[in-house]
Amino acid sequence: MDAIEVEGLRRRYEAADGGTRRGNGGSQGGFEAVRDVSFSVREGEIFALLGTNGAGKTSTVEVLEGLARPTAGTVRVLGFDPFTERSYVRPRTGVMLQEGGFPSELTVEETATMWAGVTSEARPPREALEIVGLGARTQVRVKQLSGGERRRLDLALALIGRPEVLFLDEPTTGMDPEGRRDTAELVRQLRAEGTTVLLTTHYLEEAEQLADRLAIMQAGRIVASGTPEQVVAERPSRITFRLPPGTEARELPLTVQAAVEGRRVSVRTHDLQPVLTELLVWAREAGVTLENLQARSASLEEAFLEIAQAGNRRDGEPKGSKGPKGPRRNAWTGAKA
Ligand SMILES: Nc1ncnc2c1ncn2[C@@H]1O[C@H](COP(=O)(O)OP(=O)(O)OP(=O)(O)O)[C@@H](O)[C@H]1O
Repeated sequence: MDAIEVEGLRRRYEAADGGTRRGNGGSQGGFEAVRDVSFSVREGEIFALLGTNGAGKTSTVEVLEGLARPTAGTVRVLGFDPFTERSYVRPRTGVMLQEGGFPSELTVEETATMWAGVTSEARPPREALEIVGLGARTQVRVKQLSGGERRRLDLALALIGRPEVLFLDEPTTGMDPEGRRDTAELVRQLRAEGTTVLLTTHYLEEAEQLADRLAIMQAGRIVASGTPEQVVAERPSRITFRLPPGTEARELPLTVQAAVEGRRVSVRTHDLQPVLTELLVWAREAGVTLENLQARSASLEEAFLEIAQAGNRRDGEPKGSKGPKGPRRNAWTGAKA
């Protein structure tokens, strides 16, 4: 069964919300941040929503969390409408927001205890803190935590209600490599226990390693989706080497479509093995060595950058350009702070 179903989702910020951009997303004024997005997440799956800044990830996830009503389309979490049937959905989901907004004078343990107090069937606060590696920091005030430790606390609070569906909005931002690795391990462990995880992240390597499936958003739309392998497979592989001394680029085999910059040759191809073979046979017959030879499939990062750049060329917008935006949400109320 699908734990999350999104069908034809649209979300428009009206001019009154601060969305004053015209001519981008319709003629009625306001700004359409999510434009006909559809995807589903199976029970027990880790699904990553990727995209450049302002692509519409948070605007989508907020609807799934029941914090905002869709302008059009339907959304179901565990079979319910998260906005109109919030009371059925909320106790079974965990939400880790981009900024917790917790009272910074409280200690870590007091914060977790307070959160457990408003959560049904909560884990013991200490257990949640141990899970995220804050067991030794329980008496520290929230304001004294590092950025990465705060993210761990946010995660502990999201886990306190033993959620069936967990929303993680950029969970590892600000964490050191160890924190990122621990979080990835924890997310895998949660999946093994049957938890469904929807995650947004800017760390593409993390998404590549963690996600069962993913979708890349660009200007409010999904522009690529599938398993990480499927998304990457659509992109060309790359062969690079240095042009051997005494040879010219025009001497390279004709089937090898190469870009040459100085002596550095770069070949992009969807047929890595035959093109590489041809190149190696040519080098052997010419009696030359291809220095610094590297051949590799595209990474998710390369696929992502290519998709983002193509989108920017289409939109005529620089990378990361954003519309007007309200402040981040407050975890206590779920409202824009
Ligand atoms: N309250 C708001 N009023 C008007 N526009 C908004 C509002 N909130 C977000 N937007 C705009 O909607 C678009 C999508 O924003 P959103 O936060 O969903 O993107 P994102 O993909 O989560 O970005 P990031 O990676 O930076 O978190 C952006 O252009 C943003 O400026």
